[in-house]
Amino acid sequence: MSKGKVRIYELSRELKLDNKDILAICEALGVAVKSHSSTISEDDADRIRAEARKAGSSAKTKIKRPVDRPVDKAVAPKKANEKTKGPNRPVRKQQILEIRRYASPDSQPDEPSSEPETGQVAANGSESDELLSPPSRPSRPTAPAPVSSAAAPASAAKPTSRSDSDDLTADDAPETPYLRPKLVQPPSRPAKPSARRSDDDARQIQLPVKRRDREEARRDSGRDAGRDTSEVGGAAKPGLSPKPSIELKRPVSRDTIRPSRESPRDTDTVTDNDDGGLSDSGSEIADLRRPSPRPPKHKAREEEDEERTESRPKSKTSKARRRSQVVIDEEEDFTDDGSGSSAGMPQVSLSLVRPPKPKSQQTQAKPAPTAKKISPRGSQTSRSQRRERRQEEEPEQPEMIVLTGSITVNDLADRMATPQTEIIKSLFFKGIATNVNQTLDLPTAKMVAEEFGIEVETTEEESEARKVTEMLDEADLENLHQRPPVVTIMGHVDHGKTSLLDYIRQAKVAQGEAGGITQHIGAYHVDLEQESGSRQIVFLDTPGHEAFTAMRARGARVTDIAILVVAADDGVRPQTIEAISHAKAAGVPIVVAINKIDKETAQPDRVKQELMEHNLVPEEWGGDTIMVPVSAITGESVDTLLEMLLLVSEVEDLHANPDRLARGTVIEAHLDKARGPVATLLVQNGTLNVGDAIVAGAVFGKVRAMIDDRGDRVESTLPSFAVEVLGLNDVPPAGEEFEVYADEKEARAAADARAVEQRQSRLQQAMASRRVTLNSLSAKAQEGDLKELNLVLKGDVQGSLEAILASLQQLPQDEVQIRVLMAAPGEITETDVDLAAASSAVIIGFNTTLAPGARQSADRLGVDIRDYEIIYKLLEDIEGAMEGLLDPEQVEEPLGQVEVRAIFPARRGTVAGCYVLSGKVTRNCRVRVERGGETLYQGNLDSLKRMKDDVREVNAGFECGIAVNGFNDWQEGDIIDAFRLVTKRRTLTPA
Ligand SMILES: Nc1nc2c(ncn2[C@@H]2O[C@H](COP(=O)(O)OP(=O)(O)OP(=O)(O)O)[C@@H](O)[C@H]2O)c(=O)[nH]1
Repeated sequence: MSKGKVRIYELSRELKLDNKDILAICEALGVAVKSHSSTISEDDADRIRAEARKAGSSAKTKIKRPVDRPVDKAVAPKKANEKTKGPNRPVRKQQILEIRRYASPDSQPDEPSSEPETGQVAANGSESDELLSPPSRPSRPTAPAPVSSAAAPASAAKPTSRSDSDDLTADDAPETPYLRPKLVQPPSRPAKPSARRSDDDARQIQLPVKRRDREEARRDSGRDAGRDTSEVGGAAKPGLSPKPSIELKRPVSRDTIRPSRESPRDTDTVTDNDDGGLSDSGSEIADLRRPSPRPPKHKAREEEDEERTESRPKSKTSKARRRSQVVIDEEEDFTDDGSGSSAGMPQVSLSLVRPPKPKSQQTQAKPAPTAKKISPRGSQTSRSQRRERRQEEEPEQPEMIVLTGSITVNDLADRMATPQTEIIKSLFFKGIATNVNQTLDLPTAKMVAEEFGIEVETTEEESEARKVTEMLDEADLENLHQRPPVVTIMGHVDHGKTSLLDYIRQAKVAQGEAGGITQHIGAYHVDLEQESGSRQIVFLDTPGHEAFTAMRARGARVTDIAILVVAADDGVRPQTIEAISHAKAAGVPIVVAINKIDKETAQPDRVKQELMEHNLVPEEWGGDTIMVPVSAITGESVDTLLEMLLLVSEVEDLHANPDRLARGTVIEAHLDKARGPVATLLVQNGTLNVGDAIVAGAVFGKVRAMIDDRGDRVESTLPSFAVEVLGLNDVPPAGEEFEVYADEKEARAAADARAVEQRQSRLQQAMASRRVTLNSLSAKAQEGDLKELNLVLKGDVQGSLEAILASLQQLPQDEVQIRVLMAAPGEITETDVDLAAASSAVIIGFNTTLAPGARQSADRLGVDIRDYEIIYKLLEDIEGAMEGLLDPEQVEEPLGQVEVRAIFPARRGTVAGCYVLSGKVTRNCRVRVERGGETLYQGNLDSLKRMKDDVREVNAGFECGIAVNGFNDWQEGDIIDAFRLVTKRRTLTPA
């Protein structure tokens, strides 16, 4: 029952009244109800309660009258007299009508005699249904009357109910054949569901009465009179007592069933009598319900029922009966109500005729066995229940989730509150076959979530330059030692970064570089002698060219102080600003070196002013940024700069614990032909020793040898120092953190686990991107305007490759797509050539060499291998190659202008007599005819004549005759633009 709603039968139980009483009160109070199973509001219930209390037990009796009276009238004149005192006459009429309708051959003679009106109905015979229904309607208005007529004595009702019951019991056995058709009362059953119409209600109320009337009539005829009387005697009082439905109905039915096992029908009727005395309506139905195997409270009944069933002959009929009982059992309203039903046969028909039960009731129907028996309905119900339950259980999909990194399909499904299968399906359609335990990298997970309409917030989008963890554990705090600052030099290209470091190191690094550009990170340390002793500063030489943005960012990740080199003669440039952003993002202090002050054009103050626009205010101007004007060539003020660096490092309070296993960052790594993988590692905490088991990402290694920045072999490396490490089993990616493990096995396992994870992630990513690319490309390919340039990229070091890849991404790829099939450090091998040959790729080598046999293989397979030492050249060539793939475009090239001065009719159309104003006009050139600024025609010039001769071209200042197929509408003054179409090679960036 829904909240705030009360069923009539619940109320009747509560008030220990009969359903009919409550229905009568409802009518009296004008509460619209249809049956005992109808629901009413709590307010109406209160009103009814109040009314019931007010009326008291006597009122209850009176309330019963409207229903009882007709029965009395019909069957026993004595009772009818009593009822005539009450105001409920119209009800009697209905009841009589019904009696007629259901009259058995036995009862027919009685019924007509009981009420004159019935005569008409009886005459109609089979139409009794239609005839019965209408009269039942008018009965309603009269129903309230009994409530108000409190004067009716309780005793009047009591005998009535008793006699009803008696009749039922008495005539049961002999009358069965006739009762069957009667009890199949369609109108009475539809009345049960609360959704039925009001006339159905009327029938429902009347049905038991009719029956009673009939039974009474039979009893009057003398059948089983003694038994009736005895049973009624027991049931009559409780029937009028205020607790029929709860206390008496069920227990009594059980008791009454037992003694009458031999005669099931009798049993039923006895039960009816008991109930009937209480609620004279529907005692038969009440009986049907009792055997219900479902509700636990009815267990005892079930047992009895089983017994009873066993006692009956096991026939098809009994089976059917049982089946029908099961169905009926579902309808709790009937059961609880205790309103009529009788022996087995009628039950069958009742169940068949019964209208579909309201959902709310269906869901109350319980135990599995019953559900099985009534499979169609039961399965539907359970299915819908399951669906509802599932819906309730399914958590709502979030609008937004936060992802911090790789995540398994399972976890993602949980976060998204989405079935795993849905996610797997979605990935499958993208060409990624996964299972629930597979790990998705962040971009893939994000893509999936977004496809399901869930926003994704990632915490990974922080600047790459953000300073990595301090690399210090709590345990280190007790053993901290000061460490040298790690300084990154940043700045715009050619502002003198390398020169400055070179001066500091007293070595000429810049001169040895190809193209004069620093192409990969170097890490160097310098010793500074101070009064307090020797101090060190470690420099990371990061290049300033924009192609190396990623590398510079990585430099800032491990740096403690940033030196911003700004050329005094050039000022703040784009990469200067970019460097400031990186340093600020990393949260490292900036020391500005205003370089090239030895130059005449140097304007250090202008540089300071420009820097102020970027919130770097010099100390001398009241700010907190140290700015030192220096010259990398003359060395002027370089010492001051170094002092400032030490000063800042002291303020920064840089410490590490050298007495622990090392950890730090891979600055650079490459594959050396002779030495194998070589990695430049910056130790950020602990001490790195030869023989250490090291793990960098998925790369495992045992430190075989260490070479410091001066080319010396060292046995151990302290915090803040960088060394080249040999002994790794692969080239670790630059920027990867490394860690030394105490146990080699453990280190290997950690590396292996990461390798598996990375491989999966990479595969998925590759498949996803390829799929996406193919998808997006296919459309363009169909249009014929898509080209691909496949590349195999080999470089000296990882950093160079990243720089090249970043630069390639900058190239416009709307029409020509660059696909880098492979980018790896190392020399170009035959395998690379095979890959390139298989995919029509070009091999790009950067600062690398060819392995033996690679050149021959490339020649044989027709693979193009390009070597580069300077990134500019590489990019230029790739751009050229991409442009070469572009379809050439046709461009108009103007020839001259011609004016029409006369028109001559010709054999075919007209000829324009023209004068060439400028340039020239040629045969078969393209022409555009213009008049008043409007283009009238565009096409080919078909005939060009001078005098009467065909000519190839006519120059400015001469007259000519022009004919154009398809245009004859010449007018004097028309201008003809002569031009030709030329094919031009296109560039990637439109001019
Ligand atoms: N006059 C003068 N020239 C300098 C000074 N510093 C550098 N240069 C010159 O400027 C040019 C570029 O110097 P680099 O040190 O290669 O500049 P960079 O910033 O390292 O350049 P990239 O490595 O390409 O980023 C070289 O020709 C240097 O000789 C200086 O203090 N004074």
